[in-house]
This record gives sequence, structure tokens and C-alpha cells, in this order.
Amino acid sequence: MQLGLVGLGRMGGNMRERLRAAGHEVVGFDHNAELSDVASLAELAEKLEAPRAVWVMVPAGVTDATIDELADVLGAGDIIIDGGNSRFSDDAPRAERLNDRGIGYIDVGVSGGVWGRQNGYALMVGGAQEHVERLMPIFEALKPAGEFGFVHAGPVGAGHYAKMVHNGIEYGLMHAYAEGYELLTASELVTNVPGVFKSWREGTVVRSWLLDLLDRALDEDPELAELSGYTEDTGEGRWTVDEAVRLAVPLNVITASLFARFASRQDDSPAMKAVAALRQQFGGHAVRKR
Ligand SMILES: O=C(CO)[C@H](O)[C@H](O)COP(=O)(O)O
Repeated sequence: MQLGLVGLGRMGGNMRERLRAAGHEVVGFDHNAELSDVASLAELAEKLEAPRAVWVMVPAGVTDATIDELADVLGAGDIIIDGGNSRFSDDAPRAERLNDRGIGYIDVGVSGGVWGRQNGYALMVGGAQEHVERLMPIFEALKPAGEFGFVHAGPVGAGHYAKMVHNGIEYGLMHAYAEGYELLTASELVTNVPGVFKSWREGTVVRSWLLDLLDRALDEDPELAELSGYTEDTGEGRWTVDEAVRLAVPLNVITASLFARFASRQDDSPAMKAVAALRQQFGGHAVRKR
């Protein structure tokens, strides 16, 4: 099957390779001319036979602009697929805008990171059944080889919603391993912390791919000495917590792991300074001066 692919960075570039290896014809566009197969979106559209399918894999901030630009060179009967980490609430308005021009829209949450080319990408899909069916050969090629790793989660928006919750869970899981790491490191008894994590990779209740990756990181740098704890986020955790507030769902772990990232960016905590100041005020307790 033919597919247009817009955005050939870490994710899109590897997806192009996986699709080509499965026999699909991929025409890729990227603003970086060294990565791109064509010079423009117009040329990409020309190279594809109608009805076309074009997968957009760009950073969340530029998705709407990219889709609008793309819609100008596509036509009725074509389908646009957004596989980036878009906020689910952007999907319905996007689908409506495209629907006015007869263009279909599918949202796909994609998980697999830089390992997806080799292991496959788990796909969480939102959209109309007829659109999803048309893209099935592409989904089959991208998904992992086994029984799982693909879901048509519901109508437009459901794919990104499922990916948002996946990422919220990811925040919580990572933070639980991280807290275990810190406690083991603080302990007077355990002398081989990387060894403990490695041993957990088989047979334990807590084995997982994230654990495997932590073991890999500890192989490279056993005390994580090369790293600062400063941790960014790109929105998925915040959207998950926003949804939890809207629906009054108690997301204790995920919310705490999001807030831990915010705390990681502070040199000192204004809140804890206030706590120290108050203890000094009411109890005359000692404080540390800067
Ligand atoms: O979707 C992903 C993994 O599943 C991306 O790596 C995403 O960037 C992770 O979210 P954050 O940057 O907020 O940690």
C-alpha cells in the first residue's frame, strides 16, 4: 500500500523503515531536506495515487498547522492520520474541519519509542470503522508481531485518549521504580543496587520493559552519576490529571509522579522554605540558612 508520511524524526524515520521493510511504498516529507523524499507537501500529494492516506508524525505543537497545510494539497476521499502525541480534545475539531472537505481523519496513539522499528509499535486507534479498515495493512506492518499491540479504541479522539492514559501509567510506573532505586541506594545493607534491579528482570512480580530499560541505564552508568535529576514533561501527564479532575477520579500515583517532575526542576523549594519558616515561628525550631 502507498502511504505519505510527514515528519521523519526519531519516530517517523524509523516507522518509514519498518513500513518499507514490510513492502509498503512510503513517500516521506520532512523539513530537513536530508531526510525527505520530496521537496514539499504538494509533491508528496502528487506522488500518491488517490484516494491517498497521509500519516502525520510531528511534535504536538505543530500538528494542526501541518494538517491544515496538508489538507490544502489533498482532496475528498483522502485520509489523514495523526500518530503524534496530540491532546485527544484536539481530534474532534480537526476531524470536523477535514470532514468539511471530504477528508477522513484517524488519531493513533503510538507507543514503542526508538525501539519500535525493531519491536513494532503498539497502536491505539480512534476513528470511523471504514477509515480504520482502509489503513489496516499499514497498522499490521507497524504493530508488534504478536497477538496484542493494536486496538481500535473507539471514535475519533479515543486513540489519543488511550495513549494519554498509557503515558499517565508510564509516569507512575517509572516513578515507582525510581523511588525503589533511591531507597535501595540509601540503604546501609544493599551493596549491589544494579544487581538487584537486574535480578528482578526474571521471575518477579515487577518485571517489565521499563525495568529492563532501567537495568540497561544502570549497566551504562551504575550510579547514574552522569545525569541530573531534572526531568521534563511534554504534556501527557498534565492532560491525564486534567481529565482526572474533570471526572473526579482519584489519580493519586500519577498525579504525584507528575508533581515529582515539577519538583525536579527546582533548585530550592519555596513551599519547603515556607514550612521551615513556620516551624521556626511556632516552635522556635532550627532552620538552615542559605
Ligand atoms: O509517548 C511517549 C512514550 O510513551 C513519549 O516518549 C513521550 O514524550 C513521553 O511523555 P513525557 O515526555 O511527558 O515523559
